[in-house]
Amino acid sequence: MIPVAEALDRLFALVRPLEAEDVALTDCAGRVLARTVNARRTQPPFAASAMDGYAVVGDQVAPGAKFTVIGEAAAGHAFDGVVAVGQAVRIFTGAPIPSGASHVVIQEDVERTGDTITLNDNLDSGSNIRPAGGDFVEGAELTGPRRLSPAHIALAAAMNLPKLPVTRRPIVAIMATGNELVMPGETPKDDQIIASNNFGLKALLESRGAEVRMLPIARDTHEALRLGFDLARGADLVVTIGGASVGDHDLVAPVAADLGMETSFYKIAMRPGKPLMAGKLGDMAMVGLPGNPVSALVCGQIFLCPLIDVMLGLPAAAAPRLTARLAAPLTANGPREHYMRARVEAGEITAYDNQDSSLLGILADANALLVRPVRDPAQDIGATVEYIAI
Ligand SMILES: Nc1nc2c(c(=O)[nH]1)N[C@H]1C(S)=C(S)[C@@H](COP(=O)(O)OP(=O)(O)OC[C@H]3O[C@@H](n4cnc5c(N)ncnc54)[C@H](O)[C@@H]3O)O[C@H]1N2
Ligand code: MOO
Repeated sequence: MIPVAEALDRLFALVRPLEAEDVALTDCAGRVLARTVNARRTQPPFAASAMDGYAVVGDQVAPGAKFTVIGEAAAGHAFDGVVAVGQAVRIFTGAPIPSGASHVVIQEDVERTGDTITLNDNLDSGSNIRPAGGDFVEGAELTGPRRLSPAHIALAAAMNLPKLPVTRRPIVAIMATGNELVMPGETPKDDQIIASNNFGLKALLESRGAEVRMLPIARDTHEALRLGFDLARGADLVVTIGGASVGDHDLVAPVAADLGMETSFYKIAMRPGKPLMAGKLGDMAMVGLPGNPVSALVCGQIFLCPLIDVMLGLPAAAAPRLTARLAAPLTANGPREHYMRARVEAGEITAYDNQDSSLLGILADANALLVRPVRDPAQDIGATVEYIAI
């Protein structure tokens, strides 16, 4: 059994950042910007009004001052002339500030009679002018690699970048294995159950930016598993679920070995997730997850998500850890790092009493994995512990 951190490092060594592709902004949600891009224009490109009101010469602004309105400036319709002392231009939010003007008096602070405006006593402070380039200037950087948020996509649009270079989505083939499994909606025999964790993993990895191919469930035979690996060909990563342990029907490792897998590791000091395996099958990285639903999904969070990040060109990093105080005591931990299903509420964390790795109900209720170091002694209420938000 190797430590979790070493397993993660060995996994990182199995993959590399994938190539970039140009994608229209409308399709960039959830994608990773592959490299730094530069603004193709300045925003705002001109000094612009931040409010609806009247553009005037700034040092004329005082209670009771009068101005003659000589024209109008709206967003998309600039005023061509020049504003002189005693003159005002009716202006709307987003419109270019006319030459000569240096202040916008908001319309609430003005009495208008015909073409004359008179300023009120309680004038709003500030010029209400957004300077040219106040947001960004031509050439400004949107740095990559980075995962694109909705705000980054809007920023790229404002920079006049209709397409962005994003990293190709890693293709992940997921193969559930087991004679006992049928698909949701099918009618299981008395000794069968419904396949579940492959669906959870698909959702998890897609939310991280992968393109997932769900392979048919492979029965516990050499032929079925070989066929499954064959169907996975062309993927960047093949993930098997189940058949990883030491039972007579746990055939994933022997079949992968027959197919020429170069094993990186098998078995890790982690609970749940002990029988995790990894290696390289031709050009594909291969990860064999334990079949227990919680084990598979926790390993997905701890190993597969960071692996997807590396393929997307993001830094190689373990899931970030936060800290909270224990709301209930914990008994001593054993020889495996324990990722306990837990709930964090108002800065306090409570691990569930039942940590059996088959319990999807508890995993679905949990919002954290409380991380117990190897051989961590018993902990009292109030002790500070580390957790990973899920
Ligand atoms: N003698 C030993 N037995 C076991 C050991 C051990 O060290 N010695 N390790 C245990 C641990 S820890 C784990 S974890 C499991 C992992 O076993 P496998 O990876 O071989 O998984 P299976 O036996 O195929 O399945 C385990 C369990 O999960 C269910 N399963 C499998 N796939 C799915 C799926 N896609 N959706 C829902 N449920 C699934 C399966 O029916 C079993 O109940 O081994 C322990 N045993
Ligand atoms: O390690 Mo297993 O994954 O405890 O259930």
